[in-house]
Amino acid sequence: MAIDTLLTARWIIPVEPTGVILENHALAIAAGRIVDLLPAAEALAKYPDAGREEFPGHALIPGLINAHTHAAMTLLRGIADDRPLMEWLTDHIWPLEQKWVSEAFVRDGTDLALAEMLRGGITCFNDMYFFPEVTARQAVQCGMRAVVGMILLDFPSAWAATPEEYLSKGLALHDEWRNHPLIEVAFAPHAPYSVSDEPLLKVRTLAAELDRPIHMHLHETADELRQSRQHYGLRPIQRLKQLDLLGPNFVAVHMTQLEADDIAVVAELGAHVVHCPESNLKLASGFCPVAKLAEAGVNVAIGTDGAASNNDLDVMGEMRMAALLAKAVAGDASAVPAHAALRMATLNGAKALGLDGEIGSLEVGKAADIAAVYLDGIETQPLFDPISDLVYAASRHQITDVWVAGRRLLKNRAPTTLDTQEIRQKAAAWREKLLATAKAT
Ligand SMILES: CSC[C@H]1O[C@@H](n2cnc3c(O)ncnc32)[C@H](O)[C@@H]1O
Ligand SMILES: [Zn+2]
Repeated sequence: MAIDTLLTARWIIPVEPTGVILENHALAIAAGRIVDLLPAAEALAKYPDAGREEFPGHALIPGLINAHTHAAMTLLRGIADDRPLMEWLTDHIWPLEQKWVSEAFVRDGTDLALAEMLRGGITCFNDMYFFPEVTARQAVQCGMRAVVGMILLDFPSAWAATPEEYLSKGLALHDEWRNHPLIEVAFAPHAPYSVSDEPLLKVRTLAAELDRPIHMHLHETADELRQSRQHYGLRPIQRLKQLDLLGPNFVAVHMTQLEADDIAVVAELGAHVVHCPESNLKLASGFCPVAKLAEAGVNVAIGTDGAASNNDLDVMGEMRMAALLAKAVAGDASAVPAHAALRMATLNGAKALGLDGEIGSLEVGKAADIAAVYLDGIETQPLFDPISDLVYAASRHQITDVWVAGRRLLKNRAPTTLDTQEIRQKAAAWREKLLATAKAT
């Protein structure tokens, strides 16, 4: 078999099976896919003519999956810190977005996010933001994999004026990107407090017809629950259940303030949860009971949320935070061990997005979406267990190389398809424009 690239490494952590660490192994890649995973010595004999890349001090892991973000919000990083969600959103972020969000804003903000995410080992992101067609285009230009949201709000924005227009533009997006190898689309109604029943019912029907995920903020804060009780007499989860929205294609983001009944509903209906620990902490939103959800059989993935509420797009950081926070929330140091946190940041993300047949683990037949993490530095010595080091000791700065569909998008920490100098200049220009408005709000 003709092999394009043979990656040999000190460790390969395939994630499936859980907890396995392969020492001195190799991944053979052809036409963007993993075609073999075997001991390095055997690989060299079997594929003598393959282009070889050696990683003697690295672990190769599946590319990390950011299962919830608003990529272009990188341009709003640090503009409105230290406020609770509703004040942050309604008094600061939404006014700024109303004034500034445009195709150019989303293009430049997405490029900044792509560079940051690649340097953090992320190979796929699930996005919810205005001008999703621009996000998709920028991701493809860079070579990154993305799920872009057919967003939906009750109120107008620069992208659409009415719920009907959001949905028709979303469907056009679906048609435009159908069958693209790097892009998927998902319905992305913003939240229970910003989308009313009628458009949600349309989403339910369309999502079933088109077999698409539904990606939505849900149970983010206690305030959301209070509002829902006032307007609908129901907890948001109960309302969505009544609307028949919850099911195996539903991706619920945040999920704090959960009672036993809520967990039972989510588990029974097979919905997925995306845990965004740093955003939840920074906005003082609450705690997602990850250990209880996992115990109930719910698939829990990891997201960063946007860079305006985090303030970085660092899935390695979230993975560590998720593992630590789960122990404190459960009162149990054995909750979310390192291998489970790594799985949340990879295969569980793929599963939530309906992409686990394609990505999320290093298995023969899957796309070659891979990150190389340098573990031979002083920060991870002495090295007893590479998975422990990855989750509890390493940081995203140790990611050196990244491949998506076999294409090397990060080489020795430098993006190969993005002009980082230009990205920085554009971000600086946006800073000047935004600063004037931010001071006034
Ligand atoms: C419909 S485009 C996405 C919309 O969501 C806003 N947003 C960003 N972070 C959060 C969050 O944590 N909860 C709710 N909404 C959020 C973003 O600013 C866009 O307006
Ligand atoms: Zn969000």
